[in-house]
Amino acid sequence: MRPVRVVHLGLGGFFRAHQAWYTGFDEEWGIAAFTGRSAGLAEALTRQDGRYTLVVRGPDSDDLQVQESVVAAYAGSDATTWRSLVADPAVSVVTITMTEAAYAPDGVVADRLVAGLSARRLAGSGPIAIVSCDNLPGNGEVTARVVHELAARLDPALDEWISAHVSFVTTMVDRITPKTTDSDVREVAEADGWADAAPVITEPYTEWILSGDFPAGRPAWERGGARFVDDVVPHETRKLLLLNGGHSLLAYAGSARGHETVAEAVADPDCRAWLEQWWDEACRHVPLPDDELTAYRAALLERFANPRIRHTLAQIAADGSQKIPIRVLPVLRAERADGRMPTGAVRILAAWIDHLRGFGAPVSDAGAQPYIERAGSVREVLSLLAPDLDGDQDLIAETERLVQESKANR
Ligand SMILES: NC(=O)c1ccc[n+]([C@@H]2O[C@H](COP(=O)([O-])OP(=O)(O)OC[C@H]3O[C@@H](n4cnc5c(N)ncnc54)[C@H](O)[C@@H]3O)[C@@H](O)[C@H]2O)c1
Ligand SMILES: O=P(O)(O)OC[C@@H](O)[C@@H](O)[C@H](O)[C@H](O)CO
Repeated sequence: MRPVRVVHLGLGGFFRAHQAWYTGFDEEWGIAAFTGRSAGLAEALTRQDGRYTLVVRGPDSDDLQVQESVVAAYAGSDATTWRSLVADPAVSVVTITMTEAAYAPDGVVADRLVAGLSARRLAGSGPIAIVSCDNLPGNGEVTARVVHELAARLDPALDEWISAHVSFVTTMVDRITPKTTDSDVREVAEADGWADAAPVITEPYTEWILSGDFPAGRPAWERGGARFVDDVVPHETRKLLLLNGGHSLLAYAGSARGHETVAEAVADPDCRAWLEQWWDEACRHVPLPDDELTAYRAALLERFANPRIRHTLAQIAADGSQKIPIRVLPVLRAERADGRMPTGAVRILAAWIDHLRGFGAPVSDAGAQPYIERAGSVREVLSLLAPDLDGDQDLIAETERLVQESKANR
């Protein structure tokens, strides 16, 4: 069996389609993975020795690949095992996929990492790399900030030890991975011939771009195509604005038109035109050559249109209060500063406000309540979301116009 040398926090679908898949190419490295809290998935994986089927689903066919890099799985509530594994000198890397919301100051990411790193320091186990794989700009820097803030408050000596021993790696991650459904489980069991309780469906496309140090070594992720660069920012900006921003547009505007999945929404000529309009605006703010952006847009359209990937708009719509500031506001601000009215970006904001008012996908967002209370007034939403923009009368008028347009289109 592979030795445990990576610990993962956030044992969900994406981790199993992405980081675990890349680690699968290096047999010297095994992963111990922790769920957020509950035990169900950890128990299911433990019953099958960590093995699961990754269904790589193209537009015409499936490629079933049994994955073996996860050698142990635990409930996130198992704090004792978490601390002892992060403290283990054989462990050199911690990867994370806990969603954007988990990086709040004092949130679950800071809490778990500080507990684990404190145990590592006491054990004298030496340096380690922390690799955030969540859709956050500068995810390494954000992780470092929340960890240092908490550690400094709890124990300044621990904070110093973290500065000297812990590397925070920044990454751009990309592979569309919808939530596994019960019918996926049944279908995979039939195709596989064994009762896999934890399969994952993903697309063929995958990307992982990383920047940072691995002071105690790392798996040979480049064998799966991972790229190590000096600066992730251009790549992360491309992905967050074009893919994730495009997703958010379809999630709110597409679901309000009755669509359930990304493929259905992108087949709707209006939604498709809105997507292109958003991409035209967003591309002005991605520091990459035009031909690279054109190729990425073409590939994205094919990926979004894959009818065999059932990626629900409701899944993407979740946690909008965390996602809109990252995926849409940078373009909105930059365009307004340049004196333009970016109707594509404003449409995402308007569609999100419509969603907060109860149209389209249901609201599933722990941070939504203050926005729901203000959703009747565009200005009040803006004063909470982006106070620097709440005096922009033209922006408010354009947002109101698009909210009305959306009402007329329903
Ligand atoms: N699914 C994708 O296509 C995809 C692609 C790129 C990046 N990502 C990143 O990965 C993250 C996870 O995606 P996923 O599809 O694996 O989701 P998922 O729901 O399958 O898994 C997320 C894991 O994090 C845990 N978690 C989430 N919020 C938590 C909280 N506040 N407290 C405790 N535990 C919490 C969950 O319990 C689960 O173990 C996304 O939010 C995103 O940042 C996902
Ligand atoms: O995973 P989230 O909730 O951050 O965002 C939903 C989707 O936009 C996202 O999961 C994409 O599918 C993914 O980022 C593709 O790589």
